Amino acid sequence: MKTGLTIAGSDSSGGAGIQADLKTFSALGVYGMSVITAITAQNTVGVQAVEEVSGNMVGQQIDAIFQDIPADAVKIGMVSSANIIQVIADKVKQYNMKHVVLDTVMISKSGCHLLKPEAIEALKKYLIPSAYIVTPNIFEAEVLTEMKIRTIEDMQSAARKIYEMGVPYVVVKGGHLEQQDCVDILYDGSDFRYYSTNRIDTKNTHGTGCTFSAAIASHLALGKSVEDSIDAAKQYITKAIEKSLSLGNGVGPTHHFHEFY
Ligand SMILES: Nc1ncnc2c1ncn2[C@@H]1O[C@H](COP(=O)(O)OP(=O)(O)O)[C@@H](O)[C@H]1O
Ligand SMILES: Cc1ncc(COP(=O)(O)OP(=O)(O)O)c(N)n1
Repeated sequence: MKTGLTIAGSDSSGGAGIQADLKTFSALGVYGMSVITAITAQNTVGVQAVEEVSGNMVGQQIDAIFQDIPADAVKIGMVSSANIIQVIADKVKQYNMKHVVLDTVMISKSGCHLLKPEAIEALKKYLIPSAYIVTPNIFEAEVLTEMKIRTIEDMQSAARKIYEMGVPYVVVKGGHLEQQDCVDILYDGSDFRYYSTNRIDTKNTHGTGCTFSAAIASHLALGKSVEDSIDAAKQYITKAIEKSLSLGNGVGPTHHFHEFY
């Protein structure tokens, strides 16, 4: 069986973070493993509290996995601090981790900082260059590149700048671009590919970025190419949003169907 590892934060409401990633791995037929970087007290309305796990404990979780079970793909989500970033970047090198998909989580939809602002430089310097694919949303791409993004052309410029940070593949997600279609773009250093769907009219989009990046990692683990993995992940997230759940009083979660594989 193919294996996937998520290195991310816990979302107590189960819609984002580690929980979304493991549900995605499972739905796509990949054996899921986890390294927890932080615990959030969170629901569909917001994030009430965050407690970080120590860098040492993050490192020990990674050691426990890689000294026993190899991972066919690794998804990295909420990393919280510069210290944790440094530990993860060192471990990616030490274990020569393959198919590392970095979702550059910064702020939750409800506005909570899941990455300390002072850790952004460490993310750019250490973690982005150690990833295989990075998947920033519009806001994150703006922060990483210090530019405003309003059009597909802006997304392309941002992708070029992020590529220059030393990562082979950049996916800029267009879920937050103000236009009818949801267009994500892939840049590999020479060409662009476009992944487009109609925008689904729903408020229930909690965990979309987590689910999408975990689905990319799952398909890489299963042996697909980068282009096909993103295509399959786009189909997965689109169905998961179409069937999203009106749970709770705020932004409800995506739905994970085992019928996908
Ligand atoms: N309302 C929507 N309808 C269809 N696809 C969407 C919608 N919102 C987001 N997506 C897709 O979900 C994925 C996650 O994107 P996005 O929401 O931008 O990320 P994040 O959760 O990190 O902010 C992307 O493939 C994006 O195009
Ligand atoms: C623990 C944790 N990690 C990541 C997120 C962000 O999830 P994302 O899919 O980017 O979007 P929202 O959950 O903010 O809708 C999170 N909330 N919690």
